[in-house]
Amino acid sequence: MEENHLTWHEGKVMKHDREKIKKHKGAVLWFTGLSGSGKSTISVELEKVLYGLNVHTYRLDGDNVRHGLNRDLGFADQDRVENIRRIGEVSRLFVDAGIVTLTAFISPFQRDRDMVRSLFQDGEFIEIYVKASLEACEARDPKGLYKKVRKGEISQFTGIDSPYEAPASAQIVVDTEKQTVEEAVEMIVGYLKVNGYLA
Ligand SMILES: Nc1ncnc2c1ncn2[C@@H]1O[C@H](COP(=O)(O)OS(=O)(=O)O)[C@@H](OP(=O)(O)O)[C@H]1O
Ligand SMILES: Nc1ncnc2c1ncn2[C@@H]1O[C@H](COP(=O)(O)OP(=O)(O)O)[C@@H](O)[C@H]1O
Repeated sequence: MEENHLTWHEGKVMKHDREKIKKHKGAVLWFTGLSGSGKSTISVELEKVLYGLNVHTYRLDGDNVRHGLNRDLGFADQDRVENIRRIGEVSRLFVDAGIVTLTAFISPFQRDRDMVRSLFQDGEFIEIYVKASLEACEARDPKGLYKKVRKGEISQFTGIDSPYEAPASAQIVVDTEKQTVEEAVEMIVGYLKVNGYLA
């Protein structure tokens, strides 16, 4: 491979300095689950609660990523791999800024989620599996996408004709067929408190 002639320029203000100002650690809360499982709904409500606790957050989801940075990507496996790679790198920058970053992407492949985890220091990557059966997601169909899939208008749809690999060892599992949004949020906030993420 050709040498790239790049030099890392070390700053004088470090992540722990930024965290000191914010009075909490940076981390990524990585939501994964089928379309309609509840990733967006829970992350939006969680962010509101964290804001109330004076936590500096930022949420990455389809609206600000697939419409902008990743507008060139579709839903073929390789596009999903690249989607998650870029989101992982962006999340790393946000966490380096000391921000509690919430990501809400299907992120269907275990290997890609593991790769993203490897970008972070121990404890900075918190994987949250938003669990709901395909049947439940299809019954909810909040955007009418499953209906379109069944009519043959969308292909390569996760859970139908594109795979979803459920996490083997997520830090948190919320079951949205059994837990309400409020219960899921409470569970995640509880995890953050018990594990020292919040001041
Ligand atoms: N083919 C196909 N498969 C899955 N999802 C589809 C597809 N086409 C469009 N959509 C809409 O795009 C959202 C998923 O984008 P992601 O970036 O989260 O997907 S991935 O992580 O790259 O797999 C997903 O959003 P959520 O419903 O919030 O999960 C859908 O609204
Ligand atoms: N316990 C629950 N947790 C999260 N969402 C739920 C729950 N019960 C029902 N829903 C509904 O399911 C849908 C989930 O959609 P959304 O949050 O967009 O999912 P995703 O981001 O995973 O595609 C919403 O219409 C939401 O109101």
